[in-house]
Amino acid sequence: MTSQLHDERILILDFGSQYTQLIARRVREAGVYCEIRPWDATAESLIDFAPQGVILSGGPESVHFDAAPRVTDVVLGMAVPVLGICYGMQALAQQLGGRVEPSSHKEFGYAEVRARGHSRLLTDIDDRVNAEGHGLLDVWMSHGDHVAELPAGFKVIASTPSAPIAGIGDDERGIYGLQFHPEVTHTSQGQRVLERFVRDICGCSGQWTAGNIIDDLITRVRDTVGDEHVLLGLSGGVDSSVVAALLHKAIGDQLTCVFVDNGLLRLNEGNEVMQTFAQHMGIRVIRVDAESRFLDALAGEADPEAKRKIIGRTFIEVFDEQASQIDNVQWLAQGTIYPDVIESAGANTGKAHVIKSHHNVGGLPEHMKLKLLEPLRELFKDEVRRIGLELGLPAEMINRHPFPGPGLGVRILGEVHKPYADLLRQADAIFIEALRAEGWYEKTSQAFAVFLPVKSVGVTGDGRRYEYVIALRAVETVDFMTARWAHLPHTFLDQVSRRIINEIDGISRVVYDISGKPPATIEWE
Ligand SMILES: Nc1ncnc2c1ncn2[C@@H]1O[C@H](COP(=O)(O)OP(=O)(O)OP(=O)(O)O)[C@@H](O)[C@H]1O
Ligand SMILES: O=c1[nH]c(=O)c2[nH+]cn([C@@H]3O[C@H](COP(=O)(O)O)[C@@H](O)[C@H]3O)c2[nH]1
Ligand SMILES: NC(=O)CC[C@H](N)C(=O)O
Ligand SMILES: [Mg+2]
Repeated sequence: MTSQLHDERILILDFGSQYTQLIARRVREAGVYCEIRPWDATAESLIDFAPQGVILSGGPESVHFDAAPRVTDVVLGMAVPVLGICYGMQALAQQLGGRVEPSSHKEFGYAEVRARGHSRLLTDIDDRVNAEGHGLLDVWMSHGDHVAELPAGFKVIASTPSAPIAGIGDDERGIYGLQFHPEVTHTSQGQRVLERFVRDICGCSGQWTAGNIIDDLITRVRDTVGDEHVLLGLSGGVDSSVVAALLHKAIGDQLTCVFVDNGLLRLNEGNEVMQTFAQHMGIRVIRVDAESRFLDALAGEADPEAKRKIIGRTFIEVFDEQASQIDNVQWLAQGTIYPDVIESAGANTGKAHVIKSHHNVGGLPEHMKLKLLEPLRELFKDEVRRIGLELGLPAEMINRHPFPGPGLGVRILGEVHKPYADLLRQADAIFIEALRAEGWYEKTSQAFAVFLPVKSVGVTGDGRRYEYVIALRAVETVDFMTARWAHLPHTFLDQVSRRIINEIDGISRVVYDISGKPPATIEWE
């Protein structure tokens, strides 16, 4: 927290909601910087953060459990506005002397809420007005408990037939609670409600815009780096490309990019990256051919987590070697973004399960020679994309689907072999080309082929074929935390399947992955 742009900030305390990240993205969209901390973060860290306001997320627990998460006294003692959402409201209500009960009618999904009592939070925010002049809001609910009795000093600010206390407020102290979720898009006025809270009630002016963020990042990078040299791991993906453009602008010649061809890239990826950056943007990029090094390191390893760790470690070895060949390199820059950090937080605090170690965060070795420079560490993907466009990167680069650093290494199930990677590259290229040609690339968030090392029998031209299987994966998602499998047309899948089997000798069968996240993940390993 070193810059003026961070002077205005909102603290979001996470009580385990599926939507905590959405709250943060919405607050950012309102032009205000915010950070997410666990509900039981230490008092010092919260006081140190010194927010202008606090939002308490929803959560799966019930306030009646003995060990139920609590709103720490520090938050209530800060004398700044507080907004509790769902569990956050229930916890506030109970701790401030109200009562929370299990409902006989659980509410999941759409509800029509009546705004009442002219609170500062909801006044003049409505979807329609009823005959008595009360504002009505279309909202989204997801709860089993409800507030049955108000704490002292509060009034009801919203109600539904099954939850008469669907919102509470104390305008004087600036403490509010909403049983519904303003952060989800199904709550049509949700953005306005959150904006009302962070701008009008907390008094933040909304400086967090792409232009301001860039100026701020440039100043901070210059202050941090001084006259030292920076090595950037450039993958050609959205995040590291934006870092390249940003650092080029901030420190010019003090930047060298290293693009590692680890043998696990998509077809022609290497040439495309070199063309865009080295030729068109005049950025210094070293291409390191490390295919055999990565494949040798992976040889015989079938375990997904072990493979991820090997890949992460080998990346760092390559970066270290390159750094030692350039004068005065002290920094390793990476395109790490906020969701990478949040997802890995579980791994650091031991609170959440480690689902998989993303190579650039959880996969880093303990001892590193270079200091890490991660200018996008506080930003969400949509913010990174906006900044990239503002910095002049081509839209087609900014709108690329993400590609994980371990690449085909986690899309070839089990042991990685070069012939498998070659087959997978061809199948993936056919799939992506077809998606682009049929207008589906933009409509999906991420799509790729997966190599299954099992053989199945086929018949082609009266001959028997006994070859491998390719799975196609395409998902729609906003934040990659949850995803829906893309409902691609059957005719389209048919066309892709036939092309893959006809054009690639080593493949005898194609299947389509119809698993959501959760319960599956986007990548297969
Ligand atoms: N082949 C590579 N060569 C050099 N660095 C890489 C390579 N692959 C990944 N990295 C480094 O690891 C970081 C994380 O990878 P990640 O895939 O999350 O981001 P990205 O490739 O920049 O963007 P995207 O999420 O759009 O793919 C990158 O930002 C980059 O610094
Ligand atoms: O840079 C990365 N390094 C990794 O190790 C990694 N693992 C998964 N991903 C990407 O993260 C998103 C969510 O993936 P999962 O649902 O498979 O966890 C998807 O977009 C995945 O492609 C990674 N990106
Ligand atoms: N979404 C939530 O925060 C739910 C809160 C609480 N677990 C309930 O069922 O009421
Ligand atoms: Mg990538």
